[in-house]
Amino acid sequence: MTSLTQTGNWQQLQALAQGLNGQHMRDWFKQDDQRAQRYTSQACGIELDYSKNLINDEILKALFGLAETRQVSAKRDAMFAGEIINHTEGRAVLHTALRNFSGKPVLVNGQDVMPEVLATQDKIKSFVERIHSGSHKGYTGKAIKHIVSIGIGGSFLGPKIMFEALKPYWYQGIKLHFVANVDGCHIQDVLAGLDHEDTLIVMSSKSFTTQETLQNTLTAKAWFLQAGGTQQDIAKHFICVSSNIKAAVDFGMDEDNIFPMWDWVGGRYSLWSAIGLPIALGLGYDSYRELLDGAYAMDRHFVEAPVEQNLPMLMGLLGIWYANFFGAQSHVLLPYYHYLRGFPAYVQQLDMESNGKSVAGDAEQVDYATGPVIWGSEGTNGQHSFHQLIHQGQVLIPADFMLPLNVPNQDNTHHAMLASNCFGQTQALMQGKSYEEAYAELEGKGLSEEKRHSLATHKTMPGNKPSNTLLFNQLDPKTLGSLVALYEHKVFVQGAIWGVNSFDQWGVELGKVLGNNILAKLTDSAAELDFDASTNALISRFRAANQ
Ligand SMILES: O=P(O)(O)OC[C@H]1O[C@H](O)[C@H](O)[C@@H](O)[C@@H]1O
Repeated sequence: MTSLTQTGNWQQLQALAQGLNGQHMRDWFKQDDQRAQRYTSQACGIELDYSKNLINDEILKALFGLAETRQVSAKRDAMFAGEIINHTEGRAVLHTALRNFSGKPVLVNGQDVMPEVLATQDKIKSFVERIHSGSHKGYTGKAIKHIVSIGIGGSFLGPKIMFEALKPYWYQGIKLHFVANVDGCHIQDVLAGLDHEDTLIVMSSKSFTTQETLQNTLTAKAWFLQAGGTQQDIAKHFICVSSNIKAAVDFGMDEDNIFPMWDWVGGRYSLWSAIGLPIALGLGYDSYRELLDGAYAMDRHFVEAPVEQNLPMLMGLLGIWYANFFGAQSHVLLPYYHYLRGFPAYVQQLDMESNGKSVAGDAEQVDYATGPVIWGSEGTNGQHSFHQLIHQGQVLIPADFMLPLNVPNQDNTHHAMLASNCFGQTQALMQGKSYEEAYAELEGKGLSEEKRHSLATHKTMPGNKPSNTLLFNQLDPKTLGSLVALYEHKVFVQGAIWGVNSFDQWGVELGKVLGNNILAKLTDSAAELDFDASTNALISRFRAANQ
């Protein structure tokens, strides 16, 4: 494949970006009263208004051309078909099989994975029913009231953030707690408030080798035993989700208590596997199933919708437009919904771990920007802090605003204020405030000409800042499933265009290895330090403080 920057589409897009100099979105809206309508698309209950972007039909056509040249659709089909597209790890990428309700087989190396997927979903269903009905009891006969989910990365963010986002749908009578960090403060705080007799520990680790999760589970086990439980009682209080069944059994997990997953499920795509068990426990199986249904609906849309209406394609291509032709190094996510406040952190792992790469194809060092920094937090809070830089700073930060039109049991006054702020921000970013407008506002304030000019200059806002607005009627489980899958596929589209492998994470792996090497030296004060001088000094300081 020709290097990306040498393609005709790339060069055309470069010229189109330069051609926008001096143009303003504000004028485009004035000239075209159909702009919002033309640049709005919807699928799976999600409406995407992308009219406040630096685009016109010609630019969109060029972006669609780029997607075609980079064979995004063919790569997508290869993923869905179970081909080994994660070539550096020799694995298929099949989170979509986990929500495949088509009744059709999905083959990996000639083997249909669906029977195992469906059997695991049945296992989740019956386990949730046993916990909720109280038929699964703790060792002293108490029903389970608390679930402590232990896991990190994808084995933490998905379950925690999706559970939080669905607060109006929580199953009453079960409380969920999440522990990720190996910092002992976390697990200590969580366990301190719990009764071991009515607590279930769900340990989630695809690899069953992750230091944080292993240690936190050992600590929970010690807590359980210390509180009066015995080794035989553990099976009633500890279950796990892993693809490494042998390691789980060696660790002492009862084989019946292991929920399987497979190497073709990436960590950051794993909430659809049994890693989502805590969500099912916290919501009930039916709502959990709706979450999967929503993701399946978005999968179908991604595969079937023409590129002009295809939400993941549109969002992916818009991201490419800004990252590669406007130098945007970050992308901000702004959910205007308190329960969705964790979503930026979720997409942060999804996007940055997937496309934070600099090698394309087999071994080509790229000469273009790849995955941006993903960040953000709930609106309206950010408006009173970091939005300032988005409005008037020197860097271009494309934004995704998200808003549910209805929220169950919500006070209308609050909700209207929330919505007005969300829309007001997208408007302000788009139209800005001209020098003339700022100058006129200062009329009659008794300012000298010099002062008036100076203030008007400071109050001028360039506008022309791009944003998407995603609206949904209500953030129910199905819509949330679709929203998450939308971002998964957006990331896929971008990875396909950049030519990177979106499904490995060698940088993260290195961190794990180095951390373990250092741990061995930290705990053995006699061990010779043979790292670089800075690392040696840090270790010595730690040893001295912990003698
Ligand atoms: O589920 P585990 O094997 O414990 O892995 C937990 C996490 O580990 C690493 O940091 C990976 O980069 C993540 O993608 C993964 O989710």
